[in-house]
Amino acid sequence: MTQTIVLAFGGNAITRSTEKGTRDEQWANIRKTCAHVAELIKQGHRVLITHGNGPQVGNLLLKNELCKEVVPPMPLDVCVSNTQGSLGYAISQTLGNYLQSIGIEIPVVSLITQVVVSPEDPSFTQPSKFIGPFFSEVEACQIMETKGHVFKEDSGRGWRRVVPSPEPLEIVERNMVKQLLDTGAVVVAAGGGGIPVARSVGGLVGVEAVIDKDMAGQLLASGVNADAFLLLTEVERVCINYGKPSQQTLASMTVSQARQYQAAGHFPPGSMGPKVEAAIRFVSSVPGRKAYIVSLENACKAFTGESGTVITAE
Ligand SMILES: Nc1ncnc2c1ncn2[C@@H]1O[C@H](COP(=O)(O)OP(=O)(O)O)[C@@H](O)[C@H]1O
Ligand SMILES: NC(=O)OP(=O)(O)O
Repeated sequence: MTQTIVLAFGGNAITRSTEKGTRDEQWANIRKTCAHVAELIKQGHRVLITHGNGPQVGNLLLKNELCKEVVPPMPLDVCVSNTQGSLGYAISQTLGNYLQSIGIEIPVVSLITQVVVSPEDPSFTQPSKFIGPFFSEVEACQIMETKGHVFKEDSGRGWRRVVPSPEPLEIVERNMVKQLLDTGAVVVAAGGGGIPVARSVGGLVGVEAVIDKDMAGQLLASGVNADAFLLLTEVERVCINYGKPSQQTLASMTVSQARQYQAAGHFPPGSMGPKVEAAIRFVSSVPGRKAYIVSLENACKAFTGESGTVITAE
């Protein structure tokens, strides 16, 4: 049976924590996903892709800063749009070439997507979205003192800059996303969580933030009434006691189990927290829906239970 499947690629899955984030590294990581996406297309499913941009947008801000005396720096919403464009380009071309190489003539279209947020969102005073490279604690403290940026520890991987990550309220181009999917195209939308915008008397206006792509992906997935939502990241499965000697991987979670683990603090903000929350929201709203959190390499194995964590309403 044809299903509508939404895939969310993590920014950290496109630039791994051990990599510098060169063009070749990013494209090679995207290339690794093509066979899995193609498999879903071969099975006749409609595929909508979204992706993160945390490492990439943080690197772009660093670049901005390094040459600010010569080239005017751009605000964060513009940097998000830059990474939405460059990663959308990488996915469109890499996946398009792969599909063509196996005889599938389906266009892969990336859509510039704006996402409405509230300027009153509490995240503007409590930044939680990790962006850019990892630093040691000493380096992070130095940067915090000299530049006033906020840094936090990211899941045992090092210290990273954090920026506001408001709740996505509405996908401005949602009708276009549906129409493009209906043409049979593979659609890439709300990249980097979407470009954050607020409604004002004069119309939409950019907001300096980075929306979590898992939360925006949930809005997309619910908006197109998807059957399945796959959150693709670096780890193979969700864990409890992550990174501790008592760590345990989870092959499945019901919403009530996920809520209990959430309340016990197993899913930190800015990393696994939003993935689990997005999965819960997706499966809670319509019976029968399934969300999967799985590594990029094992995307298809999630459907057979060989890999990943499946989240269901009951
Ligand atoms: N309970 C947990 N189970 C699995 N991974 C976790 C958990 N808590 C934190 N993590 C970390 O969260 C990461 C996923 O978040 P992140 O890197 O922000 O995702 P993305 O791939 O979307 O960029 C994992 O790679 C892992 O390092
Ligand atoms: N925007 C966003 O959620 O990026 P990551 O997937 O890199 O965290």
